[in-house]
Amino acid sequence: MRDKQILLALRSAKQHQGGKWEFPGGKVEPSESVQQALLRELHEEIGINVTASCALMQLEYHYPEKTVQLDVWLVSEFTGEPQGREGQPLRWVSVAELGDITFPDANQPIVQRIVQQFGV
Ligand SMILES: Nc1nc2c([nH]c(=O)n2[C@H]2C[C@H](O)[C@@H](COP(=O)(O)OP(=O)(O)OP(=O)(O)O)O2)c(=O)[nH]1
Ligand SMILES: [Mg+2]
Repeated sequence: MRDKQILLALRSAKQHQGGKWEFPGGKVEPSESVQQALLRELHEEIGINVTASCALMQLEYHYPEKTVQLDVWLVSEFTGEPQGREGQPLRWVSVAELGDITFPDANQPIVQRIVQQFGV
């Protein structure tokens, strides 16, 4: 989050839940902590260095083809200007705009929580 706006990235058509907007991130490797994965994934995917973050929520969601455990963090400070380093389009949206975005189905409670905490 920067200036009350939230950064989204478009998942590529060939990824799981492709063509939908995501909160940038990715899978935790066996050798690392969730916090380490957060820093690594945001550096790899959007080229930023996270300098302040806090846990927002955890959830599990059963897609027909796989189950995901999402550990969601709010990044409030970072250095670098975000860029889609894997070719993915990025966009900044206000909290009010979140309701109009097509997210993976698992994200519904995350959007609710952001609106609760940061909406007007
Ligand atoms: N990053 C992210 N993943 C999400 C969101 N919502 C959601 O259901 N997911 C799911 C989609 C994927 O099944 C999984 C994330 O795994 P991923 O495949 O993107 O992981 P990754 O970035 O490490 O990608 P890869 O290197 O394995 O290709 O979580 C979201 O908002 N952000
Ligand atoms: Mg990813």
